[in-house]
Amino acid sequence: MSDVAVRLAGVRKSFGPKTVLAGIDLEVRRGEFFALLGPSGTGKTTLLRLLAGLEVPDAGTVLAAPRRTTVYQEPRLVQARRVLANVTLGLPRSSRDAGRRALAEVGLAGHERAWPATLSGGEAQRVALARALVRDPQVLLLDEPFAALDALTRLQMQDLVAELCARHRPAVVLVTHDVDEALRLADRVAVLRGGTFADDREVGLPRPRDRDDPALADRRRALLSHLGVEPASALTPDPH
Ligand SMILES: Nc1ncnc2c1ncn2[C@@H]1O[C@H](COP(=O)(O)OP(=O)(O)OP(=O)(O)O)[C@@H](O)[C@H]1O
Repeated sequence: MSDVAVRLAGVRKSFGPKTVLAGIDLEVRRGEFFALLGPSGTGKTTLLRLLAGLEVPDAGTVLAAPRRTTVYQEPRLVQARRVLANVTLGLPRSSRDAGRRALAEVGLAGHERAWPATLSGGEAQRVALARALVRDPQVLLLDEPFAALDALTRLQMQDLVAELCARHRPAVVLVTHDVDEALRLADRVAVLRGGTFADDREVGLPRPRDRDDPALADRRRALLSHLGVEPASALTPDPH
């Protein structure tokens, strides 16, 4: 698959009479950060589940590098296991050092023996990230991983994920409802609507990205319009 870590070609998926994905083509390369936006119920999670191998397409092909892992909106920790055991869950005992390193990378050195119930929401999500990291994924699937966090923690986690992805360079597919999050993190942003990509393009702006960059504001407006939001009336102050 050369540099391509994820490839969908002509992928169709229906549930009963409802066509959710109506012919999706997508390639994500190693080291590329791809963000997927779309109104609720348009099939974003279905697309991630296809990539994770949890769904099969009705038609078309799904190819993804074998080492892939998903981080969900909720951390999904095993409450009866300590933090380090959660990170290395299902891995051999010899992975414990790698687990400690992954915890240090997410800023949780010293929390190895803590119980999940004692962690804040942000810390628990860091453990989920460490659990993904220790598996050295070629493909990292992020299903609204920050949606349940408070606004400040969300920004901190976005920075952490940007840093981790720049260092480890997996192919990333991020599903989010947050246009600013997509524009902050991704190399490329697509909008899924009506079963196909209504928009799919490179962000093309240097990092770190300045929220006040007019080019970013243009991209935000275009994406909101693809999402069916009229930014002119809803989000910008009246100039008069
Ligand atoms: N296993 C299933 N059986 C039947 N219908 C399903 C199944 N999985 C998903 N759907 C339907 O497919 C559509 C797309 O769901 P999906 O969860 O992929 O959307 P989404 O874009 O991720 O939504 P949200 O943004 O609200 O999370 C929805 O109408 C959903 O009800």
